[in-house]
This record gives sequence, structure tokens and C-alpha cells, in this order.
Amino acid sequence: MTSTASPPRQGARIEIDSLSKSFGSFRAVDNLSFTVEPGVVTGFLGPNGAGKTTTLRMLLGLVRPTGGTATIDGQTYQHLDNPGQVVGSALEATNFHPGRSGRDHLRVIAAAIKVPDSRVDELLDLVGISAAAKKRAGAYSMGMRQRLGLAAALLGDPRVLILDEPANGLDPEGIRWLRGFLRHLASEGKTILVSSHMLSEVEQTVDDVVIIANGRMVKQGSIAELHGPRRSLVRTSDAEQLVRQLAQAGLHAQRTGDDTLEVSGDDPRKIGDLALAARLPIYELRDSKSDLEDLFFQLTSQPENRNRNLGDDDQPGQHEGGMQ
Ligand SMILES: Nc1ncnc2c1ncn2[C@@H]1O[C@H](COP(=O)(O)OP(=O)(O)OP(=O)(O)O)[C@@H](O)[C@H]1O
Repeated sequence: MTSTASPPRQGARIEIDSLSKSFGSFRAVDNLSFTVEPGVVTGFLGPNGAGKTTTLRMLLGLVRPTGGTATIDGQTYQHLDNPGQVVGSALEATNFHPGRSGRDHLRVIAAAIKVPDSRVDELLDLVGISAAAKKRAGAYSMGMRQRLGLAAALLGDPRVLILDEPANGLDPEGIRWLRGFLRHLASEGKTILVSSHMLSEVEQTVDDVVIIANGRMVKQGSIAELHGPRRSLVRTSDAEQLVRQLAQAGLHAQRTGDDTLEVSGDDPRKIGDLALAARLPIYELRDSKSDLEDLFFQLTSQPENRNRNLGDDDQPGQHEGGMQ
């Protein structure tokens, strides 16, 4: 494939390759490898202390890896030509001068990354906080701080957006707004990596997931893959008989309760028709979705993945400022 044949891509791929970080004898990130593609929203998930923020900080050149590499568009953050216009990030919703207004906070960043002041009002409007533009950011609610952080991340119209727990502190309406907003940015071809410690919080926002626990990879794939093949739940008067009836028609079904069964496949009409032919009433027929939060818990709480912070002796040292 020649590069001239491919259309220009707005996004840039993030590549994490054998990345590790130790703080003293504590391995916060342990040989992690994954890629994040443009044009989709990727969730970076793991329980508290799993190593998400440390990984993001290495990607942003704020923490020095003990081993491996973290690159954006093939370059480490330090080697990017114009980092402010390649990658925008919001790591902490409190990372601003509390006495400064929201607008002034954005102006300072705009000047630093050489973006015209006009972008500031544009972004305040886009994230829905223009009415509070002149208020002290210190008086903002958590949700408003999240929006301000997002505006700051987007000032340079970056191709890559990295957000640490952006849904924290947002009310249901805010989460809904964020979902639509991130989906829109992804549809423009941006690369979006969003961390969260709750799969249910981002389940409807992300297309792909990277799940880590205890600094290590647990699972990577699409949300659809996590859900597994489609299944239907059926409630009827005689589950055993319906299982037999469906089996004769080549459908795989198994009883899951006194009057319920689960059928593999994706044709509820066929199930309904077969039940009618067998003169069995249908009391309920619906998609049987796996509970992703349960799955997330199972994946991350296996003994080998259980978080060392929650009860181990091998405790990390104090956090330090600056490059670590
Ligand atoms: N500077 C540091 N010094 C010592 N230990 C650290 C330092 N930074 C992080 N850690 C430890 O590394 C582990 C991973 O922390 P990290 O903040 O990356 O996790 P996280 O997945 O982002 O968790 P959370 O969801 O709680 O933010 C934790 O045990 C944390 O205490």
C-alpha cells in the first residue's frame, strides 16, 4: 500500500508497547501493550489504582517509563513537533488557578500553545459554560470543571484527545452530553482515549475497550465482543418443551429457570413463530444482554489481577511532583 493512495486521516494512532513503570519496588504499570485507533472512542478501564493515570502520564511525557514506549503518531510526546495541536488532554479537573476565571484560564493556555484568543469563546460555548466564563474557576462545580478541562484540551484542535475520568462529577444530563460530544469528535476522525474505573459509566460512550488491572492487560476488544454473540431470553409456560421444539428447528437453546430459556442467535421472530406452532404462549421475549459491569468485576478481580493496593504489604511510596 502506498501512502499516496490512502486518504488523509485526521487522527493519529496511539501505541503503547511493553510499557512499564515502577515506583521503588512497586510495579504500577507492568509490560502493557495496546493500540488506540483514530475514529473511535476507546475506553481505558480498570479499578482504582490499576495504573491508568500512570499510563496516561507516561503517554503525555509527564512520567518517565521504566521500560517500553508510549507514542502518538509514531513519536513520543517529547518528540512531537507541535504537541498542543497534536494531542489535547485533561488529566485532573482541578488543575487550574482557582482565582482565575474560566475564560482567563483558557486564554493562558491558548497563548502557550499559540492558538488565537477567538478559540477561547468558541470553546466555552461548545462545552456549554459561556454563561460562567467570567466566574472564578475555583467556584465552578465539578461538572463545570470537567467541561472547562475539556475546553482546554480542545483549544489546539488536536487530533488526539486523552481524558482521565471525564465523566466524574457529571450529572446524568452531563454524561449524556459528553457521550454525544465525544461521539461527534470521533466521527470527525479524532483519536479518543477515555479512562474510567466504571465500565457502566462509559459503556454507551465507547466503541473499544482496554481493560487493565494491577498494571497489566486483562482484555482488549470492542464493546460488541465483550457482549458476546446475541442471545434471546424467552419466558413461556413449558420451557423444556420449547427447548426441544427449537432444537428440532436447529436453534440452540437452554433452560435458565423454571419458565425461562436462553436462545442463541438473533432471530426473535423465528422463536415466536416456533412457539406459536408448538402452541406455547410467550410471556416475555427480549435480548439477553450480558451485564458488562459484572463481567468487568470478574475480569479484574481474578486473584492474579486483584489490586495490590487493596490490602497488600507491597505498598507504593508517597507521590512526588514533577517528572517521575
Ligand atoms: N508518584 C508515585 N509514587 C508512588 N506510587 C505511585 C505514584 N503514582 C502512582 N502510584 C501508584 O501506582 C498505582 C497506580 O496508580 P494510578 O493513579 O496510575 O492508578 P489509576 O488506575 O489511575 O487509579 P484511579 O482510578 O484511582 O485514578 C497506585 O498504586 C498508585 O498509588
